Amino acid sequence: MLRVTQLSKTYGEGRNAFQALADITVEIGRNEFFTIVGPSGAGKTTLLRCLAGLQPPTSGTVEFEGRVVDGVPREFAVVLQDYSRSLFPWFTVERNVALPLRAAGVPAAEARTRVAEALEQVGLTAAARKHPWQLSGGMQQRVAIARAIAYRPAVLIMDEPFASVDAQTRADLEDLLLQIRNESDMTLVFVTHDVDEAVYLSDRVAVISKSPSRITTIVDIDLPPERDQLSTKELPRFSALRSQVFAEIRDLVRAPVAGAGTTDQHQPEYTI
Ligand SMILES: Nc1ncnc2c1ncn2[C@@H]1O[C@H](COP(=O)(O)OP(=O)(O)OP(=O)(O)O)[C@@H](O)[C@H]1O
Repeated sequence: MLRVTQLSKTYGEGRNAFQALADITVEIGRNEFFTIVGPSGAGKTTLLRCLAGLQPPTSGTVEFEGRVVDGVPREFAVVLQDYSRSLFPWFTVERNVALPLRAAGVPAAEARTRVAEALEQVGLTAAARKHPWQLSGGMQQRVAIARAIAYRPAVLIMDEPFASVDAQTRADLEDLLLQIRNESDMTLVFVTHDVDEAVYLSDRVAVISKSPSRITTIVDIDLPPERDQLSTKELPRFSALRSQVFAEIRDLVRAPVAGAGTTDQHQPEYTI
């Protein structure tokens, strides 16, 4: 469904040029839950933005169902890290969630139903008539998630969408994504810093290196398809996969930075 071919991204020019991504090639299938993990600053957001058509690659291509992506396809929804900037402060929560539906020409009655359902799914029914600035950061993030869910995209791209919600809400939202994925043929491309979350949610986890970023490993998550927050995480196979992904990232964080000529003692710690 999504094909990335020899994708590279360089920011700036000349002496200020910085190559963030190098030669990324990967295919992501329909209905797949594909997660990208890697050290801080590796280029995960850059890769997602290129995948989503939010910024052009310097070279290489992204294709969606055989068409080159050169802007955000209407079949995509994107939930960025900076969720608060994606909400319109002068519109109510329900209006914010309804906006893409109205733009896509969904009839008003159906749009109202979808908005109400999505707000219920993220636990925000009571906040429907509030404005984003009246909500906490975690609630605003859930509004952005509700908007994406209500849109029912073919491809949902999410950049650390649960970073500022509490643990129980995070678990509930993770399960909501799995449920939606199982009930539709939605494809999910997801970035997280949380290795447990990556293993729990995904069909495959891609580990990317930094400076410049390449896919170093893709781990097949061969857990039973029905996931459960308690029983899945108690499986010996879950622990083995978690350790494998964690070790891959730890090795990257400890490895010398390419081109630096010396081991960088001040690499950021990777936390789980
Ligand atoms: N607009 C930009 N101009 C110049 N450099 C940029 C720009 N955006 C990102 N970078 C650089 O590209 C590299 C990758 O950044 P990116 O945000 O994609 O990493 P990340 O893996 O998502 O980081 P984090 O895990 O901290 O969210 C970083 O070194 C960053 O400084």
